[in-house]
Amino acid sequence: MYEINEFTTRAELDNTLADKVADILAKAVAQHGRASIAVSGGSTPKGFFQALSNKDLPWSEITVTLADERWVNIDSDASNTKLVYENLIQNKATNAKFFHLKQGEQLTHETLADLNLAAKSSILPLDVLILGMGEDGHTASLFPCSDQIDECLSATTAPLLKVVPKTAPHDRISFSYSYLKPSKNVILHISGQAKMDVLNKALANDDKREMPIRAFLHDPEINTQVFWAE
Ligand SMILES: O=C(O)[C@H](O)[C@@H](O)[C@H](O)[C@H](O)COP(=O)(O)O
Repeated sequence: MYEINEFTTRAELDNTLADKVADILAKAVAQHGRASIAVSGGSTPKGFFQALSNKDLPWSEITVTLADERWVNIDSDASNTKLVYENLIQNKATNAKFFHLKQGEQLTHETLADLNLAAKSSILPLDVLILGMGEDGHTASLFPCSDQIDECLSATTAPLLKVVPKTAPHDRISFSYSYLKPSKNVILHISGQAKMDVLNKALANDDKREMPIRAFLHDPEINTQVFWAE
C-alpha cells in the first residue's frame, strides 16, 4: 500500500518531512530510550537532511544509518556517508550516532557477517526508513540490473548484502528488502516530474524484479508514504 503526499515546493516538502520524521524519532526515544533511522543517498535528500539536522531531538539516543552505501572511501564525493555527515550530522544533530556501512577496505564475507550481527542487535527494526528511487525503479541498492536482485528481494536474505549494479558505478552494500520491510515508517522521498512518471509506472503493475521499488509500493503489509514535489 501507499499514500502520495504532494507539495508545492521542495522546500515545503523538506520541512514537512523533517517535522514528521522528528516527531517519529522523538516518540520512539520517549517510548524505547532509543531510535534508528536509515536514509538514502543521491541528490534528492540534501534539503531534508539540513532541515532535520536543526530539530531539537535527543540526538545522542538516535542512530542514523544508510539504506545503502557505495563501497568507496568515506571522503569520496561518491560516499553517502560523506553526504550524511556534511548535511545531517550537523547543527543540533552533531551528537547523533552513526552506524557505518562502509567499514574496512574490502567488503568481505567476514565484514558482512560482523555488520549483520551488529545491525540486528543495535538498529533493526528501523523506526524510520527514507528511500529514494532511481529512474530504473531501484531503491536503496536494490538494482534490477544486478545479478543479486533475487537475493535482494528474497525473504530469507541476511540484513546486509553486497550488490554489484551493472548500470551504476561502484560496488554497493545494501539492506535487503526483508530487513527494510519491518521499518515502522517507510517513506519514499522523490522530486521532479520524471520521478513522478517513474512512480506511476511502478504503480501500474507489481513486477518487483523489473522495478524493486514495487516491493514496497505493492506490499499490503507496508503503508509507504510517498513525499513528492515538482
Ligand atoms: O546510493 C544511492 O544512490 C541511493 O541510495 C539511491 O537509491 C538513490 O536514493 C536513488 O538513486 C535516487 O537518487 P537521486 O536522489 O540522486 O535521484
